Amino acid sequence: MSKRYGDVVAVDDVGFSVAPGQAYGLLGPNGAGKTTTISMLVGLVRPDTGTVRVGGTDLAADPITAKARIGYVPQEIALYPELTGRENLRFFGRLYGLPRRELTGRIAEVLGLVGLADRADAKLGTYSGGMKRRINIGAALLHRPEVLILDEPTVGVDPHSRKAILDGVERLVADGMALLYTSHYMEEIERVCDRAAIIDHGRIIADGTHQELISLVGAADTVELVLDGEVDAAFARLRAVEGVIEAVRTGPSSVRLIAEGGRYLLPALITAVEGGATVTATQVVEPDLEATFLHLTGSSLRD
Ligand SMILES: Nc1ncnc2c1ncn2[C@@H]1O[C@H](COP(=O)(O)OP(=O)(O)OP(=O)(O)O)[C@@H](O)[C@H]1O
Repeated sequence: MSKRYGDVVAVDDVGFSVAPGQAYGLLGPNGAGKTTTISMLVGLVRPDTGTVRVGGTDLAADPITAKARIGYVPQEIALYPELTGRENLRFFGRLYGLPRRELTGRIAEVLGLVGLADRADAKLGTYSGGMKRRINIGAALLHRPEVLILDEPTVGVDPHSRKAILDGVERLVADGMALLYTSHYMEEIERVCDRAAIIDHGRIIADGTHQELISLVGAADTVELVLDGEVDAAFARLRAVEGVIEAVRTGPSSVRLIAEGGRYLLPALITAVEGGATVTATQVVEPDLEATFLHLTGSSLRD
């Protein structure tokens, strides 16, 4: 789908699908088009081209059915400071039209899920920013959505709440939720998401699993080995291992290798050394998603 604002192409032919029990990440710097993409997915912005399908239902053709399947947590929702956490959730539940009797049980369930059962009856004004964010997430879950969309859910959140959010999200996905997750934090995407798209200037410039994305850097790792035994002969055998691009001696018993996918090559390297020498220490310096991002976009995610 695409969306243009005047001369600005906010979203340029972005497409992906997320299956039940899967988590998909969107990574991109400010202004990349993440919020516009999400706004189209939840029916707040109409795409110029393209369609959104939620569980087989076309959002434009049947918005009520499609939207009922989505739980959306924007960065900010107005909550009522004079009401307790439980009362805030009750308010949102009524807004969604959930029956009163069903709501009491649902509220208890989501409070457990976001780890706030013990603070549910304190006024929201006494909550930390992270606890408020957890109430927002709870509110989006009350109507049992099949798809959960989280926009930067841990920004400005304390470590305790961050852990509660990530744990809760992982449990939801394990129970079959389809999750769309945006974050600046690579380690969260790595932990939570099965696949991710890197989006820049409104376009998906790469997508895939964590390993697929990282391999785009060129996948050359630096591997350092400390050897014991017949080091010269072992060194010669190491140079010949497929995938090794460069090999240098860095000391009487240490070598440094540049290798394609070096972290996956370790078993082969250790085997190559065998018969005369042993490996006594290894260190792999590997690229991460941050490096991939930098490589592809020339910009940092944390600006
Ligand atoms: N309503 C609008 N009118 C005009 N231009 C817009 C509008 N909404 C977004 N844009 C432009 O579209 C581009 C993408 O914006 P968008 O907010 O989707 O990016 P983002 O990746 O969500 O960034 P952020 O993380 O800062 O929210 C930007 O250049 C932005 O200025």
